[in-house]
Amino acid sequence: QQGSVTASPSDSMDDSYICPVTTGSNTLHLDFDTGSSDLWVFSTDTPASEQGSHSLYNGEATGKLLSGYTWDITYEDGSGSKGIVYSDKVVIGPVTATSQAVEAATSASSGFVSDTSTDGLVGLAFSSINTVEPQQQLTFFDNVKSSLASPLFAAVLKHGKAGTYDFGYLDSSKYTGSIAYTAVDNSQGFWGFTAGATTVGGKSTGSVGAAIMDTGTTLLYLPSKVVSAYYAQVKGSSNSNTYGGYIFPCSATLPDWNVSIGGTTFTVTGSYFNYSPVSSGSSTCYGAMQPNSQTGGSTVFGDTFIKGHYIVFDQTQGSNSPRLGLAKQ
Ligand SMILES: COc1ccc(CN)cc1O
Repeated sequence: QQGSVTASPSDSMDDSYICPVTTGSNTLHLDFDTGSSDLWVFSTDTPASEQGSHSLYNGEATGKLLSGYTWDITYEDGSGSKGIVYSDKVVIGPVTATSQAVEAATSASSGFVSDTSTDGLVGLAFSSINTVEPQQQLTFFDNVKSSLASPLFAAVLKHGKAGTYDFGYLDSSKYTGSIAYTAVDNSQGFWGFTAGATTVGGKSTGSVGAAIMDTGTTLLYLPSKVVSAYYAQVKGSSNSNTYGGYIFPCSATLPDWNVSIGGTTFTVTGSYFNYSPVSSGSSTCYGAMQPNSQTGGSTVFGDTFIKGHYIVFDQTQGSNSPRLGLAKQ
């Protein structure tokens, strides 16, 4: 099997990208997250006080309860959820997992409850970091990859408009040039890779090093040396204690940022680094590139980098030799 599902920005800031997923017989809008490995959903097992206006998975109606199984996840930003586990059919585009662990939330943090755009997450990192106990469960990709035409999926996310996630095939109409491949270190359960030299305005701004490719993180978090060298080229920028990161006048001209990965140079267009005004109507804007001190020291290539690129999460060389493919859209 193979196929594509639409990935739409959850809001005007491209905070996240959500896709329609059928869990049992209900269609929910889920955030595909290559930085985690639990497929969890708001459900009829979620307290009514926390269901908000979410679409709900009904495990009692269509699933098989995995008796005594539980899950509990906390994300880098401190948000989280926990609950119980069913096995059920999950359909993404034309791709079906017949017995997917569907993790029904019995509680979720306030950010998820109030984020009406997102009914849960589809974890697409490695199953080694799935949180289900007493028996760890497989991700959607791990469940379907042997049935896919090719064991890979591609993220084709766009700024301010719908893109896709494609499972099982490469679509040459969705990228330009050739795909540059780079080895993945999955020892921590992530799509880890090494990024190299960076430049801004033709000037070297240092090397990045170990990083993870994470569709479930909004911004681009880099070593402080690289970040300070970037904002040195942004008039009026500063690293604000008040706002907890780099800010600049919303009218500032933001330069493009270039990074070498797999022997090829990739560019994030400058305007993508304007995340949003620090508060509604403000003329001060918050940067979409921030130091990795905000992410516990981890360098994270989030949606700010991913959108505008064609990123392949690839196990065609075997599950013990995962790799990332990158191309320009
Ligand atoms: C919508 O909120 C979230 C989405 C994805 C993650 C995982 N990176 C954490 C969140 O708090």
